[in-house]
Amino acid sequence: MEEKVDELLQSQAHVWNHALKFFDSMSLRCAVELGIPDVIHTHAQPMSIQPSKAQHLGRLMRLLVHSGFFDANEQEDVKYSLTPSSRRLLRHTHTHTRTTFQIIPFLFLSLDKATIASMGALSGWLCSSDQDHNSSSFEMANGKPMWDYSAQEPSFGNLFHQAMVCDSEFIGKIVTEKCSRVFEGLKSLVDVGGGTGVMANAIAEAFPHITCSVFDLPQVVSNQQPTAKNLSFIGGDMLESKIPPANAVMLKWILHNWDDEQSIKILKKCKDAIPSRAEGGKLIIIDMVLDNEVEDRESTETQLFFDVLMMANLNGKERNEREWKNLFMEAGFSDYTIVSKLGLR
Ligand SMILES: C[S@@+](CC[C@H](N)C(=O)[O-])C[C@H]1O[C@@H](n2cnc3c(N)ncnc32)[C@H](O)[C@@H]1O
Ligand SMILES: C/C=C/c1ccc(O)c(OC)c1
Repeated sequence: MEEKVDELLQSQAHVWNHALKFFDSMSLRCAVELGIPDVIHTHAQPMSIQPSKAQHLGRLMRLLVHSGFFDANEQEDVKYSLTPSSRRLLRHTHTHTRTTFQIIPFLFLSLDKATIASMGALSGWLCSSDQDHNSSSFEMANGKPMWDYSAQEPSFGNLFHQAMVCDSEFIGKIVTEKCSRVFEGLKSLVDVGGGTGVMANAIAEAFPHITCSVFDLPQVVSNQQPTAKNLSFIGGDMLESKIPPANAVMLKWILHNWDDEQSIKILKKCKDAIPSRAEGGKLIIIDMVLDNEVEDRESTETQLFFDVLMMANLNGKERNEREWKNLFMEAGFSDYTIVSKLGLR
């Protein structure tokens, strides 16, 4: 009986923890909305918090200190300091010494009402009978597929593209500095689903002899201006149009948006765009590999969060090595190499 009670209390606490887990997310969003990381960084006054409510801020901070976003120095005059995680949540991204790559748009995108509604509709979507592989929980909740919603609702669309821009600024720097061998011998590269072109621009600037192009939906690329002379934009649909030929195709954060059938279709089109391997053809994919060299519990959990996010928003998925290999073989590729240099991807 004693043991049983302990177990019941433990499971109650576990359910409570998960019932309230989104308070972790929402309190972080609240702190960033208030600009608290900037206030701590610049020692400025917090903006327009009602004096009568200032006392409550300490409680929000206590939770965020517990989650590792701030350090509390009880003895000192300056009570809080930033941690590496909250340094990524500063609105102005240049510190004195180096650029801090921002993650604020991803935080706001993940907690946007459309994303929350999409997750809220998941059980209904799973029980709904339609067989269309383009349907998603996101569409059920928000009335249109995510790409249309992104094009038509600027509040969501801007966050989406900003989130991708921030990530590509960061990953672009790592890839061009630490993975430069990948680009050896290439004369041209097309970044399929390359969005606003930040990744392609990083490659174009680091390797001026590579002619780079960005291939994305017409509504995404139509008002983009090339930022380097070896960079251009091409509008099209990666499932319908021919992908422009190049020595190499890049797919960064693309295939996790699509189910297996559509991913194979995209991969076949990419294969048609590049020469054979003997002639220097190459497909470069930046995405997660589940169960691959992930050491800690939090990283595994993060990958699983992404998987469910992709399921809800796009009917996409994160894949383990076996599932990736299956896609490659189905699309007619004969070999692949996995390089783990980008954290969870
Ligand atoms: C998750 S974002 C990744 C953007 C970029 N590769 C990056 O990592 O920053 C996916 C991109 O695919 C584009 N996309 C979606 N459907 C597409 C289609 N049918 N044809 C071409 N691009 C598409 C979107 O506009 C978006 O820019
Ligand atoms: C709410 C977030 C949506 C989202 C959609 C497509 C992606 O590829 C993605 O990558 C991180 C995030």
